[in-house]
Amino acid sequence: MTSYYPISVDIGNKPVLVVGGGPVACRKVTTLLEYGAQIKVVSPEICEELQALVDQGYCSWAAKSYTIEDIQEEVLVFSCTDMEQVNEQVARDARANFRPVNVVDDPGKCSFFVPAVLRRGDLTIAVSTGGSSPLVARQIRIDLEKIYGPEMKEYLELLRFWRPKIKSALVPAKRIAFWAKVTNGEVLTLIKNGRLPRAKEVIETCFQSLLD
Ligand SMILES: C[C@@]1(CC(=O)O)c2cc3[nH]c(cc4nc(cc5[nH]c(cc(n2)[C@H]1CCC(=O)O)[C@@](C)(CC(=O)O)[C@@H]5CCC(=O)O)C(CC(=O)O)=C4CCC(=O)O)c(CCC(=O)O)c3CC(=O)O
Ligand SMILES: NC(=O)C1=CN([C@@H]2O[C@H](COP(=O)(O)OP(=O)(O)OC[C@H]3O[C@@H](n4cnc5c(N)ncnc54)[C@H](O)[C@@H]3O)[C@@H](O)[C@H]2O)C=CC1
Repeated sequence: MTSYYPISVDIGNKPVLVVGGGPVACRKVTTLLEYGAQIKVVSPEICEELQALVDQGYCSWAAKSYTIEDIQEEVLVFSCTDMEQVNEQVARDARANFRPVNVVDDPGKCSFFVPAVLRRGDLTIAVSTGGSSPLVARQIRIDLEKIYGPEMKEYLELLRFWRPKIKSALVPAKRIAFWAKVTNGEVLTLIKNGRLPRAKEVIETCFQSLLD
């Protein structure tokens, strides 16, 4: 069994091809749009939700059956049709063109999978079962949503703000002490309870106590 290497890829303003226009294609397109991809959908017909995205100019649509010429400079290719032969053809063409390809009806034909994703500001948690059970990936994502709530966004924004400051103001041993203190749960709990100003105070006090 192949194991897949997880990475985070920048697809902002990059061309992505989606073959097929049903609900599954639409789910992939919706996620891809969140990351700023330039999407071309190729499909004789598309569902209402995708039509709305096309009408609003979020992606383009070529109303035709897939042919090899549809693969141009795309950084990712998704084959989302209900036709096994078409999906197989897209997979073969994409691989021949060295394009990473995702085939929705057959994990064995994918060179990459789409994980179930939880985002909280700068935090991204991606869950993959390597094709064994997308439903379990989804359930784990839902479980994680309960553990990592919206407070993670403000929490990470705060830590991001302090990072360069700590790097330049404290020696390594004190940096470790600083990060241990501000990530020990107290600051996060304060933010969770709507007490952001107090959380900021705790961090400031910790910083002051470590200055020479
Ligand atoms: C291999 C993979 C390829 C790929 O698409 O990348 C793939 C393949 C297949 N999915 C199928 C079915 C379903 N997929 C979902 C949902 C998701 N599927 C996603 C990913 C992946 N699906 C990749 C593996 C990821 C991994 O294993 O970790 C998620 C995580 C991401 C996303 O698509 O955005 C998203 C959840 C997002 C979220 O909620 O967070 C649901 C549930 C639902 O729709 O509610 C069902 C119905 C229930 C069921 O059947 O389990 C079928 C059978 C089709 C049939 O029987 O006709 C195949 C084909 C096969 O397995 O043969
Ligand atoms: N990977 C995943 O997450 C999941 C995958 N699936 C699989 O995904 C497949 C697609 O699911 P749905 O979107 O519900 O199917 P659907 O039947 O609603 O849509 C299929 C789309 O493919 C298009 N199409 C057909 N022939 C084409 C061609 N030659 N060129 C370009 N486009 C073509 C159709 O016009 C239609 O828009 C299903 O067959 C199922 O096996 C189902 C659920 C989840």
